[in-house]
Amino acid sequence: METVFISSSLPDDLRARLAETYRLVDVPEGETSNLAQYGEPAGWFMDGGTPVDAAVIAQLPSLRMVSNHGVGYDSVDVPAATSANIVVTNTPGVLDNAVAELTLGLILALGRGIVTYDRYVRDGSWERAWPPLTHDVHGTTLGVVGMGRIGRRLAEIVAPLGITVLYHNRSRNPEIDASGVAEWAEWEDMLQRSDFVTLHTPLTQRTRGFFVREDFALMKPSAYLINMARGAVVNTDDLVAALREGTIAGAALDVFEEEPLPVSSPLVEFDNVILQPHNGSATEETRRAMVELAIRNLEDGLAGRRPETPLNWDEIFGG
Ligand SMILES: O=C(O)C(=O)[C@@H](O)[C@H](O)[C@H](O)CO
Repeated sequence: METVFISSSLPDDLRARLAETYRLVDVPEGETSNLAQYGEPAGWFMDGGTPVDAAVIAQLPSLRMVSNHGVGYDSVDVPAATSANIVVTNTPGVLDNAVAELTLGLILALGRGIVTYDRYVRDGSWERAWPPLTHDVHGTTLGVVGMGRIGRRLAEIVAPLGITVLYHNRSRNPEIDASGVAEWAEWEDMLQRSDFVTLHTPLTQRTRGFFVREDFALMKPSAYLINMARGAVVNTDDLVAALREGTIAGAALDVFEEEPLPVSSPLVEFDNVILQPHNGSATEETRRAMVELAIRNLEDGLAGRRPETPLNWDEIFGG
């Protein structure tokens, strides 16, 4: 029976199914040293909390398959895995709805002050005065940074609200242009025209810390930033400065450079910031669908079949 390392949450029934075929070994999330103590794995079922870099790969010569439970795979060094003929997969598509719907929820919460006014009622402020008016969200402009599957689903679900969607990627997305769900805009133009700017770009060497002070300065002072991607795509010090200086109206953050976010973080002090605990895909239904896809990928990859959502199969086995 081949060994499979487990470093991500796995519902009992699906674990039992996997255990019929593989010897499952739990490896603590984030463990990167002395991995041989856990055995010689053929596969690894993991998520973003587990770094799989060249040093980790070098410890595991038997490893053939890394199945990432998540669409973002910034914790895996895919080129290093490819050089070691290790197949890597992720779980795109099955979480698009969940992430898009939370993003919409945050747009409405920011625009209509839902969290702020919940506090306003609870702290007795309403007993003293009616709150200031907010602004309509319908008729506003949303700028999507990283228009992929999630960005597209978001554009589709905000359209009935009469929200204009602009997008900016490294290159235009002809499918999106043809669909009309969103309009391409140059970087500066998108930041200057948007009432809400939402980040859905993967974390790569190019996008790490790419949203900086100059970008906040291009945004409207009445605009909001939403980060559903990875905390590290934004320069957090510049974000804190933009919030302190009133360069932007507020933010909604689902991801952070350090997770869980320490309550000592300066981000916690802002009333005009909504904080979420990396909840984008955190629903029973969506996480189940993600696990099921990750397991199918693992089983296919270990059986030498092309998985459903591979990241480097063609590089290893030829297209
Ligand atoms: O899919 C992603 O990229 C996510 O960020 C989340 O859906 C995952 O739950 C998270 O990666 C698990 O660590």
